[in-house]
Amino acid sequence: MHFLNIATIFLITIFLFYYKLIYNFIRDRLRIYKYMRKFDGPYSFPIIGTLYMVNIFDISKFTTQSMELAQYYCQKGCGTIGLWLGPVPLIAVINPQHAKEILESNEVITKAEEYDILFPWLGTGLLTSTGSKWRQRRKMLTPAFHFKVLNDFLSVHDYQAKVFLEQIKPYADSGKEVDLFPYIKRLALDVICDTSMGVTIDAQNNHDHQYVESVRLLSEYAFEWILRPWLRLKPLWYLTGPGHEYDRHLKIVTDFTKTVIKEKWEEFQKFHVDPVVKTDKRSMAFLDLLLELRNEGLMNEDDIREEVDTFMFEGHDTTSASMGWTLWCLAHNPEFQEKVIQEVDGIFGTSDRDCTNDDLKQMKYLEKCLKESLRMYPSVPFFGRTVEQDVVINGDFFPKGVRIIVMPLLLQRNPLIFDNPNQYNPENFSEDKIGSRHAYSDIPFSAGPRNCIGQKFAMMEEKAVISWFFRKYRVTASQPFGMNKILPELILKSSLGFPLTVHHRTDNK
Ligand code: HEM
Repeated sequence: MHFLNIATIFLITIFLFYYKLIYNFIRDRLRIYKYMRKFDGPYSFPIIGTLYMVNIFDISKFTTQSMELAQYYCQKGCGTIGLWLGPVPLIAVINPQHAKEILESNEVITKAEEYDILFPWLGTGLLTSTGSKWRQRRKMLTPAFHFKVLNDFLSVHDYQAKVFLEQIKPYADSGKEVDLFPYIKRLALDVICDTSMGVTIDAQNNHDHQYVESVRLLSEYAFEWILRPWLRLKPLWYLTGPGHEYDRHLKIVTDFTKTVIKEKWEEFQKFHVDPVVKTDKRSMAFLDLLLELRNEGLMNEDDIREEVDTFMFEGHDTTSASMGWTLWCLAHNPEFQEKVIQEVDGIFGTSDRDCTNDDLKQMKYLEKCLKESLRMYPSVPFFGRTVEQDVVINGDFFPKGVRIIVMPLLLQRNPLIFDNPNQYNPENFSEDKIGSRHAYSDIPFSAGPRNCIGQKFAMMEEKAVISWFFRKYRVTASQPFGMNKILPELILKSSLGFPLTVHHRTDNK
């Protein structure tokens, strides 16, 4: 009895303290609920919403169930699905025209609150910022991806690709199966450090590099936070979730980038002698550009840190997933692999010369293969926006407070657009196929004002690395294609990694 009295007093106190907040929350949810009912979607229960449709404790099952659900609504011809992640209202976009209207809209450029978990890590860098800060940053950073800068990076892609070939040579000699994913990740990390930061960390020869593992875990924990809404309450995040581990790995990652920046800033101050001559920003690598902006008083130390962390993360995790999936798909489709090899031989013959930009342009078939694996396995499986003010897009009314989630993973497997969407077929990217479908049918790099700033960089890196790979090796897989399940964390992962057998090529001597 005594206990009940205390509990009642406690609850009443909480209510009195937070009644305004609770009142506003319920009022806003009821309003959103009214409009959400107009969208197609499964029945939603109070509190749990539509979570009963999926298993949020098993990511693999969650993915299969979400994909089946999406295919069901695609087949019905729906463009969007209204969902409730517990109390969180989501509108999933699954058709190209809706994606186009949303991504091209200048009214919904603010990222969804699901990105909040990234703030301690990426701050409000280019990926997570909004409004005038985002516009200003995008303008300032765009020169770092000018073709003049990208062309200079080709020698780095070449060099790191050759280190990668050396790393996997022992497996090619032994014929043993190896999970190529950690090798590809270290390669991609070395590439982004060398190109954008101008720093060599040699992760490929230093397998215990803690940064790679910590980024992997941060991305995994962040996805857990997104998927399980109760973890958004701090006490539950720390008591029942991976809160402490998240903080520990966050420190490892940010300490690493802080050290890189400090060293480069010291170097910059030592050698930067001519402030009178205006440097051409279109020929500066990323970190050099940031340091120049700091020197001009346009950025401070924290601004640089958040951009460096953003680019280090976006710049290596995305490309490594994409290259891994491409090798996995080609290992299971030897006829497509042979076509890539023929193309590569046609360009390089038996020579070991480095790649040129012209070579990259000639890799048309490889490009189709890369695009097809990004269609089936988009490195960024979903991205979201928050509706900050009521808005009408494509005739649909989106009330303030809902999250719009664009899902390349589901949209790019729409059976009304792609025949056999779950089958790997590079011919989906032949000119006539591309010409015959909506331009937003495949959007792995997003589109519109907030599209991926690193798209060209990524394609250059992937073409250089994969073409080097097939100059020397072939690849086969012993485990069935479908056994490697999709794990849609922040960046799309594979349940098995990429276990492949690498064979020396003997036909190109
Ligand atoms: C296969 C490789 C890649 C894929 C599939 C990819 C995909 C994407 C997607 C879908 C977005 C939009 C995300 C959103 O709206 O939340 C994005 C944004 C971004 N990407 Fe990439 N990306 C790749 C490689 C890269 C690389 C190599 C870099 C840097 C060197 C990079 C840097 C960024 C940045 C900074 C943004 C934020 C842009 C903005 O909001 O203005 N990405 N990327």
